[in-house]
Amino acid sequence: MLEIKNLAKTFFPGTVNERKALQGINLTLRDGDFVTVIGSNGAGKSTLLNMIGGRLRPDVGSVSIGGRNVTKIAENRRARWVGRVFQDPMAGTAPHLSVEENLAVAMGRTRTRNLLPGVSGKDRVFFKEQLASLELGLENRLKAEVGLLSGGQRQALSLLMATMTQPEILLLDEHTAALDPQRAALVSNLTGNIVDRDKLTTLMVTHNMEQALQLGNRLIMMHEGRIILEVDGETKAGMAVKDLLGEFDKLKGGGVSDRTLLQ
Ligand SMILES: Nc1ncnc2c1ncn2[C@@H]1O[C@H](COP(=O)(O)OP(=O)(O)OP(=O)(O)O)[C@@H](O)[C@H]1O
Repeated sequence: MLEIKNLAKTFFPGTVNERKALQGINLTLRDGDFVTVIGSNGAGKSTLLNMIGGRLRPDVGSVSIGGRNVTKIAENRRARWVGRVFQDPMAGTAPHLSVEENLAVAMGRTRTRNLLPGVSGKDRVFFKEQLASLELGLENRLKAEVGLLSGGQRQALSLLMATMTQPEILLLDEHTAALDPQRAALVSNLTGNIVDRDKLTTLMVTHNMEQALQLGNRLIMMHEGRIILEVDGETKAGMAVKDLLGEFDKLKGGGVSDRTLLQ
């Protein structure tokens, strides 16, 4: 369960560069909720994920994960509860380590003081099983350097690394945006399957509205640091992209030129 209360963040307050990135955000995800997040550029989507992951601290408000108030807990210490996949396939994996070494590092995330994890025979069996579920043949490439994999394979591996330890909250930050359409569809499908199978509580930022409607059981729309629309599962199931665009125009007062930024 994730509970966000009255979260606010202003960058460069009191200067000409002042940016109110988040203003009074309240959001609760029950266990197993999969919420997709859409919004215009600069709406505060990444800032919200950074607050949950611990990369940024809010000015006011709190973040609780699994009933623990983690607002003041550093990113590295929060990592045991938070899985995260970034837009850049290079960001989630270490290029000069092998596939199995990367997975061992991901396993180490939840073990204390295990900075140089080795790979045991038992680990290897588990890794093979997990990799086989991606259906990319990576289970036969345990010793391959990750830097040699394609962007799609790397992002699938990042997804596996972020989910393998069953985090209490999974954060996906436009994790398919840098992939070509075919690989994006593959990673998107994998995401749906893994989250569904493991009932992971998930928050996914995307600019792809088809994807935002297709995945997850709830949707939120952000604009200028606020949540301006919340859509529950049943309503979401009956919505098309044009309905979302219509809602955006309505909430923005209509006829606003930056509706295209949602896409
Ligand atoms: N580290 C930072 N320092 C200063 N300003 C920042 C920082 N991070 C974000 N901002 C500003 O905060 C606002 C929200 O940015 P954020 O990246 O969260 O938006 P976003 O919804 O993720 O946008 P996009 O869809 O373009 O990625 C923007 O005005 C941005 O310029």
